[in-house]
Amino acid sequence: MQPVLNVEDVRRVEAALTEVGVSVSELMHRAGAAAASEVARMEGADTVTVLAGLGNNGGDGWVAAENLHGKGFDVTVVTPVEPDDLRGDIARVVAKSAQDSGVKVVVGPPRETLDVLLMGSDVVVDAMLGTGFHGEPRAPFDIWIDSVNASGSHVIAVDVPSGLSAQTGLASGKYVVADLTVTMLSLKPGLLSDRGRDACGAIVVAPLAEQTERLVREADPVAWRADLDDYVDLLEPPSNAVDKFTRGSVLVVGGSSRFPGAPMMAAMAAARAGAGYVTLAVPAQIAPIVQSQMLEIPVVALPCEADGTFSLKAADLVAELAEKRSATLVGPGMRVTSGTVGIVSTLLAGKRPLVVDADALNCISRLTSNRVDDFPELLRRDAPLIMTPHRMELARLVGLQDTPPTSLTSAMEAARRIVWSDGGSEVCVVAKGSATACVSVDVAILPKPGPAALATAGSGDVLGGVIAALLARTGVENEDLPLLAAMACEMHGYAGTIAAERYGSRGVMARDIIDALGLAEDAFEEEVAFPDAAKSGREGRRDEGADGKGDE
Ligand SMILES: NC(=O)C1=CN([C@@H]2O[C@H](COP(=O)(O)OP(=O)(O)OC[C@H]3O[C@@H](n4cnc5c(N)ncnc54)[C@H](OP(=O)(O)O)[C@@H]3O)[C@@H](O)[C@H]2O)[C@@H](O)CC1
Ligand SMILES: Nc1ncnc2c1ncn2[C@@H]1O[C@H](COP(=O)(O)OP(=O)(O)O)[C@@H](O)[C@H]1O
Ligand SMILES: [K+]
Repeated sequence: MQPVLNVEDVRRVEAALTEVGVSVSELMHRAGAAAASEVARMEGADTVTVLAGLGNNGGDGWVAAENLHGKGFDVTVVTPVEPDDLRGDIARVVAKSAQDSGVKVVVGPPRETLDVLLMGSDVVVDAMLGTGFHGEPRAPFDIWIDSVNASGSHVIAVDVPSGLSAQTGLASGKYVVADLTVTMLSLKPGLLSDRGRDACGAIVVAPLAEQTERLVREADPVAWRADLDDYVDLLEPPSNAVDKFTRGSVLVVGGSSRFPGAPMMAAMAAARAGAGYVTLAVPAQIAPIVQSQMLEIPVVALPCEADGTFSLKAADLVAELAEKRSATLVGPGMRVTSGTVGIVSTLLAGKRPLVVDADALNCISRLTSNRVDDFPELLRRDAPLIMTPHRMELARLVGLQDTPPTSLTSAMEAARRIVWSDGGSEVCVVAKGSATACVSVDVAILPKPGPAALATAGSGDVLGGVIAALLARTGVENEDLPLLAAMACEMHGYAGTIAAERYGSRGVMARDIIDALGLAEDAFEEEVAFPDAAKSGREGRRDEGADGKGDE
């Protein structure tokens, strides 16, 4: 797994490095060299333009320029001011050194000149704005960013694509869309989430010093990015000595006359994800229509109200069914009523592994008046509990419904409030979004996100079914729940990729993700078992770049 550090913690590591004798100037030289070596690796590249900003990110760019000039590249640096006029001492020194070495320097060019220069460059190095960036890019960088993105040249971003917040992954104005980002010391959350996924391209981490790995670990990473080989221990060895029950039994509880489809999708997803026996419990009013759609999955009709939602009488029956299953998923399509709130609290009090999704999460919000973190007794149980909120459901759980999390880091903070209030390793919150975090008291794991094709109604129901199936199939320790959930997210993502190949990136519906799950799991397991084969020869489904373009 690769550590992900908040930007303020990266600065602490930088300070710690200076304390062990690696100066900021030395770090800048190594950062520039790291960026230069990525340029030099590009086959056929000859003409390079470096866009340098006014701070240390610009400093890295000047170092890279001098380094590449020394290697024989045709290098031009574009800068808003003369090297002599740079305010930062270290950046000024490296800029003057680059200029003295013979690097061409263009100061504050008009847009047309810049456009011609960038279009004629094999590689553009973006060293305008780094981790010191805040707000919206001001002139001239706003215009330079446009010019970079219009150039069609190969773009390598230094540390972070300019205009992107390395912390939040948000961009309030223009931002560079890079092919590759060389980031210093460690991954940062914004590179892996939200706009970061569009902006970074592949990501290379440059450690810059041998002490970095230790110092980064000591800086308490905010999350860990999972690599394929992290999942090896979770895979079960294939065996023929199984029957449908030993392959895991899943109960799905959900549905209402308004939403009969959601629990059906969750149940089918659980079956496609390898659970041997899936049972679906729905309100009696919709049971006949649901059963007519389900050939393999028995449907249990439970007491319901006239409006087609579960009645309170269903709670004990659900608890009885759940006792006999390896895992239960509750929530898809079931609405928030006194009946469904009763079912959720009865299941929470039970002793079997439980996945709480969709309206069952909203039931918990109702039960706790949007303060689940003030009612940890509700979650206090020994058996695994995996909650799968998207950002709005997460916000409702912790009283942020008026200001829901807008970034991966704020979603992780909200998820942490929940798991820390309980304090036990048996609770895991899967904070879903375009980037997802699987958070427990021990760790936050970031699975590699799937394609945007997953952003389709019902996709979350499918994920709930996959998580329930994996929970039912594999008897993991509580400490491994975040990794198990992350693996489910990755399989969901693989299925999204396969479905997008079949139906087009905009054509995928949740049912297509379900149908692709079995093949997705096989492909995923093969790539975990034989990562080298997946990388060479065959196209791996899990490209390692942030945007799926290359190696991290
Ligand atoms: N961590 C490490 O170990 C290492 C870090 N290193 C490198 O240092 C970088 C961080 O450097 P940094 O702190 O100097 O900040 P940086 O990103 O250059 O930006 C500051 C400049 O941008 C300006 N500016 C800000 N917002 C703006 C806006 N909206 N629009 C326009 N301008 C704006 C700001 O102006 P001000 O706000 O002060 O007016 C100031 O002039 C880091 O990303 C990495 O590349 C390596 O060298 C060594 C190892
Ligand atoms: N842009 C995206 N890229 C990758 N995955 C996404 C994206 N948007 C959503 N997802 C994933 O799709 C699923 C959507 O879940 P959810 O919002 O609960 O959908 P629904 O309620 O319609 O079932 C989550 O697993 C989420 O991580
Ligand atoms: K940059």
